[in-house]
Amino acid sequence: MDRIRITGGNVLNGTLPISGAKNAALPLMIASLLTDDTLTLDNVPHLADVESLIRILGNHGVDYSVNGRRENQQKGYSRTIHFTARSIVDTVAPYELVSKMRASFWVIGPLLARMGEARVSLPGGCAIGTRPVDLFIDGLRALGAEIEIEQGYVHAKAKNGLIGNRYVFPKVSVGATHVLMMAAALAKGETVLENAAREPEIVNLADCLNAMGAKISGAGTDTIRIDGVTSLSGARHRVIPDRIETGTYAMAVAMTGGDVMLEGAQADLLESALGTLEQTGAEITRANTGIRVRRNGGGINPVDITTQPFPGFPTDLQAQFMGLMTMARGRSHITETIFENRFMHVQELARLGAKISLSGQTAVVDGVAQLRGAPVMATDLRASVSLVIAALAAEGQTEVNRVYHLDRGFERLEEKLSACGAAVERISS
Ligand SMILES: CC(=O)N[C@H]1[C@@H](OP(=O)(O)OP(=O)(O)OC[C@H]2O[C@@H](n3ccc(=O)[nH]c3=O)[C@H](O)[C@@H]2O)O[C@H](CO)[C@@H](O)[C@@H]1O
Ligand SMILES: C=C(OP(=O)(O)O)C(=O)O
Repeated sequence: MDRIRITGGNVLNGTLPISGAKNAALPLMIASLLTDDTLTLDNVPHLADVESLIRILGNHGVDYSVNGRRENQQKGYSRTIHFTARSIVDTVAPYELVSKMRASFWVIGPLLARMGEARVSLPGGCAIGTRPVDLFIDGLRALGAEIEIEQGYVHAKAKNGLIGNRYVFPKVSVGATHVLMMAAALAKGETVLENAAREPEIVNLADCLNAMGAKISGAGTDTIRIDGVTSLSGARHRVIPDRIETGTYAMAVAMTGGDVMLEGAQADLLESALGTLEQTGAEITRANTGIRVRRNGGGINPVDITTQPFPGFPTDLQAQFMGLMTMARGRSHITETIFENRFMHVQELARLGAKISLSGQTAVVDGVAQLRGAPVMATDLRASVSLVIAALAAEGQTEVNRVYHLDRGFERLEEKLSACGAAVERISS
């Protein structure tokens, strides 16, 4: 199992390219199931989750090629991938494949809409809470699907097709909004989704579906209207830059000090996090080509945050922000409202000398003057990178174990950080 070894203390300087967003690429890839034509996606990040989804889609009959060729080039870099689901050969998504990744459950929407049936294993993903699928089931039922759960599988049927309807989400869900938008795109008549997720990844998917011939308006607001069409065509579409990767490296620079241009980053995708970083004392410059982050001297101010759906502070940056706060000049409060068990990084950060106590859904962080390197364990994707941020500023050496979590969502992390002056290496074993 690979490990990442970091020797802390170096400031970060230079240019760091931001990859395509994992959480945008995955639903876009799944949208390829909606058409027998080719969907070409540009800027697809080279990540373990993308590779897993390629295998899952292949099981349903989706053929793919990378830059017109089978994949064997430019390992580790964002790519253009062509996906073609000429015919769906299997409407079952098995446990062995779906249990690894939450987003793979989302194939249920397109399979049901196109084939009138889907049998999809209950999903896996980061162990950050119970993560039920009740909203998907209620929403698809509202579109006329018959759904049963048997032996760990959700079995959905709509033999005569889905029918548009109004559905009000009782709680904001990114995944359920993606799925209902895809399903409703091929339903008969109009669907109105209220209290829908407003995340940029929803807008990216809606734009792609519209390029494929769907009639969707309102994505990015809490009310999305979808006029169903009988079929969708192929299209070419670009994955947006990864706002979580952007925020992560911005926090790394705020932690170590230095001056880094996050090339290709888009500020409007993470204004809430950037505003918070400015309050900590980091200087943020929004440019057309990216975001410049600087902290030259001066300590880190403690800032309280509460995670919220977009446009609020993202839960996917909570762990990284906690990493930064471990060395703030005072006390901060970090409240997690999206997932009930997303504090697994607390005990690992403590190994580096962080002082954090938990009170319900709030972590109270008392900044320390210096962290010290230690062996730590990655527990989930974002938790693992919070350890990297802390280790970059810790005195001495830190080894982060179980980096397969990191590889799910961060493209060439050690290469990108090393190019900016960090002492980071991967130890393969
Ligand atoms: C692949 C991907 O894009 N993952 C992101 C997506 O996850 P994901 O789409 O799984 O997250 P959701 O927005 O659905 O979850 C939000 C909350 O709703 C709950 N819920 C969700 C569905 C449901 O049927 N019932 C229910 O109760 C969840 O348990 C959670 O408490 O959005 C999360 C919230 O921004 C991010 O942290 C994840 O990185
Ligand atoms: C929680 C995440 O991923 P997933 O939803 O796939 O578990 C994430 O991207 O931070």
